[in-house]
Amino acid sequence: MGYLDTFYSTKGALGVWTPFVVVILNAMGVALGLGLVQLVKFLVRPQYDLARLPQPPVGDWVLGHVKYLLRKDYHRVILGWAKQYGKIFKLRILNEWTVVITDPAAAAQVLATVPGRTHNYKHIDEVLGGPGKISMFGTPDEVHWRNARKTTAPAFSMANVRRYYGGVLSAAGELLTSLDAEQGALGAVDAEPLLQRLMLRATLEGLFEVPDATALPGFDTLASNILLLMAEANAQVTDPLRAFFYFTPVAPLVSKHVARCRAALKEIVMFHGKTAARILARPEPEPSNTLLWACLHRLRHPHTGRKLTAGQLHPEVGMYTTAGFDTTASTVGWCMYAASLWPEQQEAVAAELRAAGVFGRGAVVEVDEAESEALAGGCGSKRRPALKLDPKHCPGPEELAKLPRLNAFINEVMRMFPPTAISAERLTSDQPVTVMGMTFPAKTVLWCITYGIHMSDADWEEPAKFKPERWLEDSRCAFARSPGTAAPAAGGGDGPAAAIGGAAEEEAPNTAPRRFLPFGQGPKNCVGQNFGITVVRAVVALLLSRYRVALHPDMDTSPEGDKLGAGRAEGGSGCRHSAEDTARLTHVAVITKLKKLRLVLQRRDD
Ligand code: HEM
Repeated sequence: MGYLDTFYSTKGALGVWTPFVVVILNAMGVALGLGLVQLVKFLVRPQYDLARLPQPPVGDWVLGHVKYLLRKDYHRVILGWAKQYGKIFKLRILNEWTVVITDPAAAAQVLATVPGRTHNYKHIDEVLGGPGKISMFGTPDEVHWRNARKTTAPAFSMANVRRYYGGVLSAAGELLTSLDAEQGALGAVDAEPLLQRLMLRATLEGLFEVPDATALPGFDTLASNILLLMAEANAQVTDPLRAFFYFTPVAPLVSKHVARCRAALKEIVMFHGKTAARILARPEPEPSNTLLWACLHRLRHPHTGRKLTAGQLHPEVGMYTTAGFDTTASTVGWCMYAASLWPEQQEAVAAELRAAGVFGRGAVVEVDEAESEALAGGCGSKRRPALKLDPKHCPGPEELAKLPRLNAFINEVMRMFPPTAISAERLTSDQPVTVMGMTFPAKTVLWCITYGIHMSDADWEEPAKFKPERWLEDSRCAFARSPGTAAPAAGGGDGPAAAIGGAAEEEAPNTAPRRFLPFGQGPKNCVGQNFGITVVRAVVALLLSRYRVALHPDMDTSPEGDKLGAGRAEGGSGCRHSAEDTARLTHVAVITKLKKLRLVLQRRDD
C-alpha cells in the first residue's frame, strides 16, 4: 500500500474515518506549529521596560489574564487592579502584552500621539458588518481613516447639529407617546428600547435625511440585531477562542446563538446596504451642504480617489448608524438610573428646568385624531392621543448647554457610568514608544481605560460618590490637578470634548491633562460628540421636566429584595443601590450599559 492509500484513503487503518482523522491531526499539527512560532516570537521580542511593569497574578499560563475578563463588568476588574498596581501596569492576553494606563497625563500623551487602533476595533466592525466591511472606526489603514474623518467631520458642526435637532424633537414626540402608553397600560416602562428607537430615528431621519425611517423594512429589528452582534463582538474581544469558533463554517450548525447572529447580520447588511444606495442615488449635493449624508456622498476611495459603490460606502454608513445610537441611548438610560437613585438631584435638575421654562407650557402638544393615527403607528398606542413637540416652545441646543444643574448632573453620570467605559485602546507603530519615562516595544497595546481614569482615587476626590456639585464648584473639574503633558486639542467638528463642562471650562487654557474623557481625546476622539451631547441634554431635560422618575422594584438586585425604598445607603444621600447592585445590572457589550431599565414614571403635572 502506498503512502496515499495508507493515510488518505478509506483503506487505511481506521477505515472510512482514516482521511478525517488524518486531516484533523494535520490541522492540529499546523495549529501547534503556529502556536510555537508565536511563543518563540513572544519570548525573543525585546521587552524594553515592559519587564519593569507590575502585573496581577496570571490566571492561566496559556491565556494570561483572559480568565479575569470573562465577566459582564470587566471594567471594574481593571479599576480594582489599577488601585492595587498603580496608574500603569501590564496584562497578558494570550501572547500579547497590554499596558493599562489610568494616568491622565500619560493617557493624553498616548491618545494624542499613538493613532493606531487595535485589532479589536476591526474585529467589532467585521462582526457587525461582515468580513471585509471595515469602517474608519476599525481600519488599521491610516489613509482610510484620515480620508473618511476629514470628509465627514464637518457634518458635526453646531450649525448642522441645529438642523439635526429638529429630527430629534419629532422623534421625541413618539418617545413620549410610547412612555405614556406603556406607563398607563403596564404601570412601568422598559425605557432602553424606546430610547434606542428615538436615537435610530434621529440618526436616519436627521443625519441621513431618510424621510420616514420607521416605515423602512427592517427598522423595527435593527436595534436588537445590532445589539445582539455588539454583545457577541465584545464577548469575542475578551475571549479570543470564542472568535475562532464563531467564524468556522460549522458554528451556525451547532450553535443556535451563532445561527441567530448570522441571521441578524444578514438583515443588518441589507439595511445598511439600502441606506448607502439611497444616499448615493441622490444628485450631487451643493458644496455648502455638509450634512452627514452629503459628506458621505462626496467620500472617495482613499487610495484610488474613485467614487464609492454602495458596497464600499456601506461600512461607513453602518458605523455611523451604530456609533451614535447605543452610546447616546445608554447615556440617557444611565441618567434616568442616577435620577432614580438620587431623587434630590433629580428634583434639583427639575427645579432648574421649571425655573428656566425649559420644555414648559406649549412644548408638548396632543395631535389631532388623523395625525395621531399616523404617529401612533410605531408606538402601539391608539387609545391615548399621540404627542408631539412644538419646536417654537422647545429650547435650542445652546439654551440647553447653558443650564448648570442639568449639565453638572449629566457630566457626573458620564463620569461614573460612561457608556464607553472600556475605551480607548491604541496600538503602537513599528517604533518603540516612551510613556511615563518607560519605553515599550513596537506593536504594544496601550489601553487608556476611561473607567479607570474617571474613577481613580488618585485623581478624584471621593470618586465613588455621585456628586454633581463638583462640576458646579470647579469650572476646571474636567482637568487633572497634577501637572502633566498637555495634549493638543484635536479632532473634527467644532466641538472639542473640553466644551462639555460648559462655557467657563471652554475659556480655561488647556494646560492640564483631562481626567474626564467620555468622548475620548486626541485625533480619534468622538467625531459626533456635538450631536451626542445635544441629544442627551434634550432628552434628559424633556424627561425630567415631564416626569418624576423612579426605579421599578424589578430593578432591585439585592438577595433580600428589599433595598428599593429602604432609605439611604452608600454613595451619597438618597442612593438605594450599592455599587455592587449597579454592577449586577451592568453589562459591557462594547457599550457599558444597563441590562434592563424598568422605570415608574409619574407625570409632574398630575
Ligand atoms: C453620548 C454619546 C456618545 C459617546 C459617549 C461617544 C463616545 C465615543 C468615544 C469615547 C469615542 C472614541 C473611541 C476611541 O478613542 O477609540 C468615539 C468615537 C466615535 N464616535 Fe462617538 N460617542 C457618542 C455619540 C456619537 C454619535 C452621536 C456619533 C455619530 C452619529 C458618534 C460617532 C463616532 C465615530 C464615528 C467615532 C470614531 C471616530 C474616529 O475614528 O475618528 N458618536 N465615540
